[in-house]
Amino acid sequence: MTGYKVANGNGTAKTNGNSNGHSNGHCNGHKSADYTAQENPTMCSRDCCSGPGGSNRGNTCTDKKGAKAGSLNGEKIIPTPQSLLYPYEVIEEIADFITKGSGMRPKIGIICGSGLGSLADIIQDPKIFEYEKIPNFPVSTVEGHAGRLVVGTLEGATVMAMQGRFHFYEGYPLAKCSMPVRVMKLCGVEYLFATNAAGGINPRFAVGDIMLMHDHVNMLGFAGNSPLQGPNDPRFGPRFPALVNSYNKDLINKAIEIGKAMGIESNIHVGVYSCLGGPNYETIAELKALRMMGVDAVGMSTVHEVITARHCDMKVFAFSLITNKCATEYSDKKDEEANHEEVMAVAKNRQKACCELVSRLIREIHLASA
Ligand SMILES: O=P(O)(O)O[C@H]1O[C@H](CO)[C@@H](O)[C@H]1O
Ligand SMILES: Nc1nc2[nH]cnc2c(=O)[nH]1
Repeated sequence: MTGYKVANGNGTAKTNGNSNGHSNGHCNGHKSADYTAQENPTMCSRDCCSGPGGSNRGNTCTDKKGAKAGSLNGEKIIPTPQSLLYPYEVIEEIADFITKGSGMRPKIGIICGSGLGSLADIIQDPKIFEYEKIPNFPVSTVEGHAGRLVVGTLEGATVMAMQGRFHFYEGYPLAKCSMPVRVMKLCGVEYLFATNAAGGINPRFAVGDIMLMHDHVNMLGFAGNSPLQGPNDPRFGPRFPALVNSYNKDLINKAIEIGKAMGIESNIHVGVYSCLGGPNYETIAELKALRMMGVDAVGMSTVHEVITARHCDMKVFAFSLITNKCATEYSDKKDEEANHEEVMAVAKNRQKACCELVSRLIREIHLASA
């Protein structure tokens, strides 16, 4: 089996001979460092393993016996390229579990943002999969993210919705955060609907408004992090995917029309979203900088999901519910500080409008393809 190259600490690269992704002897997980390997990786039950079956949120192993391989003791650090965390075969296994368990091949995937879980509650004839019962699936740790996958129909279309997403700040590597998008792809999903709660930086935005995303600024990408980092598996997509026109223009235009029909056109905007790592909210200086960069709304999600979806050629529609206004001037006012309770309360208040927008858009997609 071919191994991937690892830095050995003196600036040269060498092949990780045991192809484990971990060289501490206890972990056989990710034994396929080669993405073309046909075997399923053996799962590691230790906490130090950040791949399938493991729960470590970082990339280094703290196991005492294996301290040399994974610790910062001056010996060597074995990187875990993100794309190796979930090889194709593992994604396929999860997708099979869902399609066989639900008897469906959904066409539309929905990711529910913070407090927007009700988008999944309107699905008819739902088959519900708790994340903890899905093989190799992470768990949701954030309030407002229930941790269930719901498969069923909505406005005649077959859909699967994530009631709970995974965030970088939870300690999951980006590839793990967006792994469910690849599961959706192998389940048959063609359209990704990604929703989020976000802070409004554009001064024209009010709390409760909806911003249809037409572009993003990937701050984590600026810092050199990507869900696609590591060997590329062409069964998902190309090594260097283009991201211009990532957000489907037809769907944005349809959503604008739907907003008009719903009588909420003054609450609908089109804009640019940026994802920061979180979990802290932004400083005033950061918000000023983001505004100067042309960012309209800021959150801690979605961008890596969209990158993963575009990499495997899914059509993307995404929106931010503006749950708080971000101050871009210094002030002592406490009520200008963002907090998650407010985020969820606003999302709850606006869930009816968000559900209607999503349902009507799905109906149009379904009718157009019927
Ligand atoms: O992006 P979603 O998951 O909607 O949630 C947003 O709201 C939470 C902070 O209040 C963060 O998780 C941020 O990303
Ligand atoms: N980063 C960030 N995420 C959010 N999610 C909801 N509101 C906000 C915000 O103001 N900033």
